[in-house]
Amino acid sequence: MIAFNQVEKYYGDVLALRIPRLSLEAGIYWVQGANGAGKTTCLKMMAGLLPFKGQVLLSGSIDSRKQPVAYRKKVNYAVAEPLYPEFLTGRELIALYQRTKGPGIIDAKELAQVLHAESYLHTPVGTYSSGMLKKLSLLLAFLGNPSLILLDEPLITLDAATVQAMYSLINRVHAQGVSFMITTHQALEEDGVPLTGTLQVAGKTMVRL
Ligand SMILES: Nc1ncnc2c1ncn2[C@@H]1O[C@H](COP(=O)(O)OP(=O)(O)OP(=O)(O)O)[C@@H](O)[C@H]1O
Repeated sequence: MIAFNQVEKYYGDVLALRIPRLSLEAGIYWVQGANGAGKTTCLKMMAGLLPFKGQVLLSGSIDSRKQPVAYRKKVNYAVAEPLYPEFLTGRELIALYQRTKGPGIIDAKELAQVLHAESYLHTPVGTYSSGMLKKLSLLLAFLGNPSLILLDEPLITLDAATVQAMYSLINRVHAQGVSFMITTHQALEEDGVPLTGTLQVAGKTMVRL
């Protein structure tokens, strides 16, 4: 599904993360690591949002640096703490993402229903609570036809019912062939998310456990 080859991320002169050589088959991966270990750095690199040295290859042929548009169409990303222009409504953001990502595996209206977000998407983002904002960011991460969805702390600020809805959604989309990399402090497997593997970020290096 995704392969890393001699990946290194520096902030200035300081090495933040190294992934020497790692090849992951399709599945659901839990990315673990202490605060400041490099989990967000890893997801941002994989989302094509940070420059780095080395190679990230999706589906054996799509190089994140050489084919950035094709790559970003197939990799979706939900940040830990979403921020959007306050004057835009949720619906406007959904329309924008739909235009860039193309036809979806799940309809946006259904996603809004599943994530209990439909009642407020017509209002500007600036009026949302942190949980409402989080639900919108997760909805956006499921739009289009991705091969891989990166979720950075997807469960923070969600109410209990929406956490269960997220678990169901992950399972449902995974059954359609989509892979996930998820950072969270929840025990995913105990909560019904079948893990393919665990990735550990420690000592500025990411390895598969
Ligand atoms: N823009 C930046 N400039 C310089 N250093 C940065 C920058 N962003 C992150 N870092 C550093 O890179 C390291 C990894 O940070 P990162 O945010 O990836 O950690 P994390 O594992 O996601 O942490 P947390 O669990 O606290 O969210 C930290 O030492 C951090 O200080």
